Amino acid sequence: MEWEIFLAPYRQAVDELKVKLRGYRDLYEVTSENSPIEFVTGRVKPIPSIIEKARRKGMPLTQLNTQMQDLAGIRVMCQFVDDIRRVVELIRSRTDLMVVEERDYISEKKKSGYRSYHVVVQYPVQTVSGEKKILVEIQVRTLAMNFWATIEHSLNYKYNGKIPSDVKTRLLRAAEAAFRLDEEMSQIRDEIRVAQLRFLQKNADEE
Ligand SMILES: Nc1nc2c(ncn2[C@@H]2O[C@H](COP(=O)(O)OP(=O)(O)OP(=O)(O)O)[C@@H](O)[C@H]2O)c(=O)[nH]1
Ligand SMILES: Nc1ncnc2c1ncn2[C@@H]1O[C@H](COP(=O)(O)OP(=O)(O)OP(=O)(O)O)[C@@H](O)[C@H]1O
Repeated sequence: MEWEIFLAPYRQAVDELKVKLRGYRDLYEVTSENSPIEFVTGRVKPIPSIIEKARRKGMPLTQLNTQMQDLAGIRVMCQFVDDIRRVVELIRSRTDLMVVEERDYISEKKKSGYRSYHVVVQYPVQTVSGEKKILVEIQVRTLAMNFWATIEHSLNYKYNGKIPSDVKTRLLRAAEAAFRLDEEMSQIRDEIRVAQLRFLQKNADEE
């Protein structure tokens, strides 16, 4: 019950931000522009995972609100690597939250092969006892990065965090393959864009 009371504003923050970020899709549809957002998920960290992480990192449970940045988590999936930058700019430009930290695991992937762009924001929620500023971790990634991270996460779970080294090596190779797929898709999109521009230009010249 105490956990539920403590986590209530985090649930509220996740619910509100899911709605707000999903809203961009409709806004882009109106302007017929490509939405940089494919889909959005969110979760409040499960209690056993909070307790395990606090123990692992030596965080006192009384300091969770300031020290554990991912109690409230949002994930934004994009089609293309370029869209990630557009989403991060959308987040930075919002006036209903404040960016407190950014971690770029795309320019510099993690040792595991993990790639994503993380933005930690401070988001105010209105509770019955007044305004509470909540830390929310927003992970922005492509569909391919998400595919890899989801599988790696479940393997980690299966192996209790101790993935055998041959599996680790294969996961690293898979991460590179996912990144090459992202690069290939970006090139295809760029080529289509150039072809479309040429087509429009040709039509304009003929008129
Ligand atoms: N699947 C997967 N997810 C990762 C990996 N590294 C980070 N993440 C995700 O990103 C979150 C934040 O990671 P970091 O920015 O490294 O934060 P941290 O508090 O230093 O590290 P954690 O103890 O992993 O939370 C994690 O809670 C995961 O959801 C990884 O190697 N694989
Ligand atoms: N920012 C986020 N947005 C949406 N879902 C998330 C986010 N972070 C983690 N998740 C998902 O929530 C579920 C529970 O995650 P949990 O917090 O236990 O994992 P984790 O973030 O990898 O853990 P840890 O930070 O303790 O290493 C997993 O399926 C995970 O992929």
